[in-house]
Amino acid sequence: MTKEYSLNHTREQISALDNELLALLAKRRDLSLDVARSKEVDIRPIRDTQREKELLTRLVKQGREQGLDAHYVLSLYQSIIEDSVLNQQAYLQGRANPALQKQQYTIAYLGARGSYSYLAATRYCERRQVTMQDLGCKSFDEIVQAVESGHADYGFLPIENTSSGSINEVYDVLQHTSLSIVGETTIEVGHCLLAHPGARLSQIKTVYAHPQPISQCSRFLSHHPELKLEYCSSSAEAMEQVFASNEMTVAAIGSAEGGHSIS
Ligand SMILES: C=C(O[C@@H]1C=C(C(=O)O)C=C[C@H]1O)C(=O)O
Repeated sequence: MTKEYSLNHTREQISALDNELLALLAKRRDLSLDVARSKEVDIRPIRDTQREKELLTRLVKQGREQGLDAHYVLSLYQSIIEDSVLNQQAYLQGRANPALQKQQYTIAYLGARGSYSYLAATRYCERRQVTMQDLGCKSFDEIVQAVESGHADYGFLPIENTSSGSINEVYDVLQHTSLSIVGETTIEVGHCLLAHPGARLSQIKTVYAHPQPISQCSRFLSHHPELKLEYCSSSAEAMEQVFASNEMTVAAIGSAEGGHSIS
């Protein structure tokens, strides 16, 4: 058996297992809708934290016996259960409001289409089968005011990130409002240096960015002291500055997805 054949053969086995895993996940999802139907009849809440606790304890123990790391099993099943709960919610909402298959909410967030807050809000709404009417704001204060005044149904605020920690400005804003946190989500932040097509890193002289991405990219920026930083109120604004300029010497820090949405 050649090395190449052996690798291909093993990969085929892995792919076959992945297909089985997906089919099992889809089956589990269907069963959770059966559970939702029975909860609808018995008038029971969707979330059953006791059942979740028992399930996770048993799975972590069984996983350990099979050599699987406890954190791995836990995070895997937390995602699976989240999906199951979201599906049940969407199903029951659809049943309660058959005419309104998709609810529509106005969501206030920092920046404009393409900002990280916009991407997070979009994904949050998609997962919950909610149609988002987006209301871009210039500051965290403006987001809170939009909700307090009734211009928006919900506000989306970044609380913390794993590389630069808590976003203190947001904690300050939260201290001066009676609004409550009703949901949360996490997104992976992958920064890119976005410039005009054909521009090379060696040509870039000015980088537009929000202070958060600047702090998150401090290591990269410390290797490029020649870059002049221009602070912006959001990543979306940074990208717009570059988009509006004809210069090949300007770049913005933002997400690849955001860059696509703006170009
Ligand atoms: C499926 C259920 O609904 C929810 C989802 C669970 C799951 O996906 O395992 C467990 C408990 C509930 O929070 C259930 O109650 O069994």
